[in-house]
Amino acid sequence: MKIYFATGNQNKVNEANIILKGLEGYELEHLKIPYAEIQGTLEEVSKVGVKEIYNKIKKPVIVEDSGFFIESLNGFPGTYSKYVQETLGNEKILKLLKDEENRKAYFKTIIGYFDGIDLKLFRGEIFGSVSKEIKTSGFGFAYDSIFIPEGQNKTFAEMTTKEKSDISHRKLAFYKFKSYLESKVK
Ligand SMILES: O=c1nc[nH]c2c1ncn2[C@H]1C[C@H](O)[C@@H](COP(=O)(O)OP(=O)(O)OP(=O)(O)O)O1
Ligand SMILES: [Mg+2]
Repeated sequence: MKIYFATGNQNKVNEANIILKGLEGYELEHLKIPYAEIQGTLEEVSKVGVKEIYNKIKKPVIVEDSGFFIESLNGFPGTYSKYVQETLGNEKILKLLKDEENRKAYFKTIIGYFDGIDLKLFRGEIFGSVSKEIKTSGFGFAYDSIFIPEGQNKTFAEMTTKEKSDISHRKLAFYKFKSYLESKVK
């Protein structure tokens, strides 16, 4: 059965395909149509967004809303992560944290699924810290070059997409989604 993934972000699709590898009975198809991202929590954006897309295509669909939350900045950029990445960027985020001891941060992902009957949300989070400088080996995207997952000594952007997808917030959320789909097939 085909499930449509409505996103404008190819990186998310690439990572989702790695995480869902081996899932039987379902195929994820990238749908490049935008949806209104209301001002609200990741959960609210996903709930409203997935219903909007379902009403357009009347087929099983997922959306994914993610955010990067920095503890010493009271959770900023959080639900504004996209806008802040595009307007400030990682250099300026590091400037905001220049003399800050508390480097704690986390990524959070919410996947919203709707098939006309079941509306489900799947959450993934990964905790870690903001690096003191931009560190990349050319992998990843957006905040990856300034985020070091707990227990690691590399940023997400220094890890291959496969290494990142073994531990990321997206891995946790899609893994829960995969378990839900497998339970439906039985
Ligand atoms: O794994 C990640 N590693 C680093 N940064 C990330 C990640 N996941 C999301 N992000 C960034 C991208 C965007 O700047 C913001 C989320 O915005 P978000 O609306 O979820 O993504 P998007 O607008 O790029 O795609 P979509 O069309 O699915 O809404 O945080
Ligand atoms: Mg977005």
